[in-house]
Amino acid sequence: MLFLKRFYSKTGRLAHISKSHKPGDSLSIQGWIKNVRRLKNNTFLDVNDGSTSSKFQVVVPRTPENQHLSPGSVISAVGQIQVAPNGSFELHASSVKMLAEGHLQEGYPFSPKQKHSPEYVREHLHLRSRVDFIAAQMRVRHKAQKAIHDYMDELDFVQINTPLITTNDCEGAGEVFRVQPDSASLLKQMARPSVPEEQSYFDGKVFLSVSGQLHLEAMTYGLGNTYTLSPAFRAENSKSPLHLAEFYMFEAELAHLEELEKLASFIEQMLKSITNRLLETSSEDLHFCQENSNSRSDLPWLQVPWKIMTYDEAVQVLQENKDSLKTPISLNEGFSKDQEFFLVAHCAAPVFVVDWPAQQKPFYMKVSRTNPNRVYALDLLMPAVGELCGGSLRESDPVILNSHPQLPKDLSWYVELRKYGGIATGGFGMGFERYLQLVTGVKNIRDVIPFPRYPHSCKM
Ligand SMILES: NC(=O)C[C@H](N)C(=O)O
Repeated sequence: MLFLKRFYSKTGRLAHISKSHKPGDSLSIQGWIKNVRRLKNNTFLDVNDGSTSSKFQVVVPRTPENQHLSPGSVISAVGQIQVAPNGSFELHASSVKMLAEGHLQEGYPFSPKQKHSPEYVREHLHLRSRVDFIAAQMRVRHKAQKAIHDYMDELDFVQINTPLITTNDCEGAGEVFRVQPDSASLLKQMARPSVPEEQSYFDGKVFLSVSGQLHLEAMTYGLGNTYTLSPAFRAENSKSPLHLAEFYMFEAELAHLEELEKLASFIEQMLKSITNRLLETSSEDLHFCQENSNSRSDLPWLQVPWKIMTYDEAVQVLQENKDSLKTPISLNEGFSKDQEFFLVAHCAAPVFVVDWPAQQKPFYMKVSRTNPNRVYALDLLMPAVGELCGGSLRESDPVILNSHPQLPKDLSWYVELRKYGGIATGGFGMGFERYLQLVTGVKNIRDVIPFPRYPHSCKM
């Protein structure tokens, strides 16, 4: 075991060489050749192994055996680290082995030196990890997940793997995908007289989860604070650059939470903290993504206190400025994107809109005891993406919950949670890809998830 570890660590990942090595060290690396320059005595290779957005230079003697090294090929190289004239480390290779040919002339869609549009790159999903900005995005995505898990762990939240197959439509918006076996013979074999045949696997209709919230609540009633970072699915016919049919949602449920302001403050601190962690671990990749999407890199919302305004105040601001808005204000549904952006610009900071009309929000939200037309709900509006988080205090009174006209019939278990040692809880959900768009400046949500699913497209 020890021997294996030492052997493995001999091949360095390019991202760590400058931190873990010094000039004169011998080193073995592996990677894809991104560019080749042949000078009189030496050939200079730009090599990348997927661990960083910078290229690493490998210098090899210009010999007939090295003549076949070309962009796209995979090599392993062994040699000594030296300092290049520009001050960065480079590898002077004593031996270079070709591990695989690139075959770039035979239909490879990307040219190593050209910058391709995200739309074009997206047409070749299976190959796009070789494109620098996608690789950078994926590393940021990984580090952002780690930052969330570390942060929540430090605060003693318990991570719950909420189910992806469920009987409930938490949001009650009818945006669920149905799940059933594809095999007709299996359905027939499992059929029962009282159950429609297509439902015979689970003895009822089941869906892909739109939110893990209700399951988190069930766990919070025994464990205290919980969270999940899980896939969620929405069957919406939206082509917008901010929507996906399959996305990841970071959801937390806080025990003994009585005030909406405390939830807003939790979200603000959490977002600032995980973003600062990300700036520490991934600044090179973040800047690479921001530059690639022509976005600003200073994230000014990290430095300012965020605002809170009530729904009524927000509507008033919009009404006073209706001539500057692209869409009319509707009191029956939430704000449009341009209205959300207007409110953020008006506040010159991210803003929590709180105290929403009950009829616009789902059954589980706590009704105001002074105004039954309002619920203790919040939407967090951010620059560039608009709504990033939605959350609420949960209705903890079983009598009020039971009398809600939209309470789904099969949620008696949810009401029962309140009966046996019920507590006050509240929580939120954050679209994880929208968060990535916010910090990297990437315009289309399809480019911050490895394999995007959206209307008319489920490739691979
Ligand atoms: N956990 C949450 O509060 C998120 C909420 N259920 C939503 O999907 O918006």
